[in-house]
Amino acid sequence: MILDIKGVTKVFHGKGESKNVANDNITFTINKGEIFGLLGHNGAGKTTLVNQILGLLTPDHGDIHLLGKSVTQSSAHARSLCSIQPQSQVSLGLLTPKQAVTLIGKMRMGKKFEPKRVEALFEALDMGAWANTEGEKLSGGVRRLTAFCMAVIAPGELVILDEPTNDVDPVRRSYLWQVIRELTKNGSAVILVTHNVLEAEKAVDRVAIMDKGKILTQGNPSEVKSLVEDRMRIELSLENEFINIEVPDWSLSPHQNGSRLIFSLDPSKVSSTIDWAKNLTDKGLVIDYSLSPTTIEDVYIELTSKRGKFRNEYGQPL
Ligand SMILES: Nc1ncnc2c1ncn2[C@@H]1O[C@H](COP(=O)(O)OP(=O)(O)OP(=O)(O)O)[C@@H](O)[C@H]1O
Repeated sequence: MILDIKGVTKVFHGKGESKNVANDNITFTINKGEIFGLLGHNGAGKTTLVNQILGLLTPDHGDIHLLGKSVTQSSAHARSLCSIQPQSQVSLGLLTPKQAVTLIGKMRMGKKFEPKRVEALFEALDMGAWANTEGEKLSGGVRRLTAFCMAVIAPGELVILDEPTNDVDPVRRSYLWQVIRELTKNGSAVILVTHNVLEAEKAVDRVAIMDKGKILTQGNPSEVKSLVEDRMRIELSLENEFINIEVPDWSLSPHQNGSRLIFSLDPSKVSSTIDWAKNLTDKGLVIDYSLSPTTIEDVYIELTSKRGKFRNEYGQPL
């Protein structure tokens, strides 16, 4: 086991009596070679937890062990074992991607650092064309890829990636996932912090869904999806995002994200739902639609919007 988090609680105190429980009794472990997804809305408490793993914040209760040693007792130990790609864009100034990544590689590995690793990484991500471009002239996506390379050029035992694919084009996203999988084959564990549940579902070995400081559920993708195992989902692409469609009364947890309208349904309602969607398509309000088994995104939305309908792995209501 690389990371062991037990009962971690972190409270921020505001003015007077006000307080904000950013992490509430968080417990989970991460093993060597695992990709662990930490999913949650804005303000769920993900960054607070990451900062405690890195020893930048101290838990009020509980403890975090990295390779058996307490982070609260030695934050230097934590920083030597972890590499991180922060959520915010790194400021490269006049440094080129090649210079920035080489610098980090030398800082972490000293004389053992092989410059060929930078070339190989840039090739794997198809970003060689920008290797020698000054940081200020790079697009947001290439800057994000550079920050990713800085995190993985000399990976720690635990690599923490906070929204690594933001601003990155779909082709390079897929290259990036391949590089992440390679890291785990070489023994590192990865924490992927993200709001992008659909993307995470394809990449992670295990996942935890956080909301308001608590972990609502955790497990491998099929365990998490089994919370809604007898459901289907429909996703419709609306003609534009301003169309307001009345969903059928059998729809469960309907939600619209731009021009995507999604809801879950009982399998007995599949044929009525297809008729309903076809009618909207004939009217030109819907461009296309697809029916599929539920995804982690559905579980995430239902857990974080309406509690009480789901049961945990022990059959208890959440
Ligand atoms: N230094 C701080 N002082 C006071 N409150 C804080 C501090 N840092 C975070 N918080 C609060 O703690 C809660 C959790 O914040 P956190 O940044 O951990 O969430 P998050 O899940 O990382 O969000 P996002 O996805 O937007 O980055 C929020 O309510 C936030 O306002």
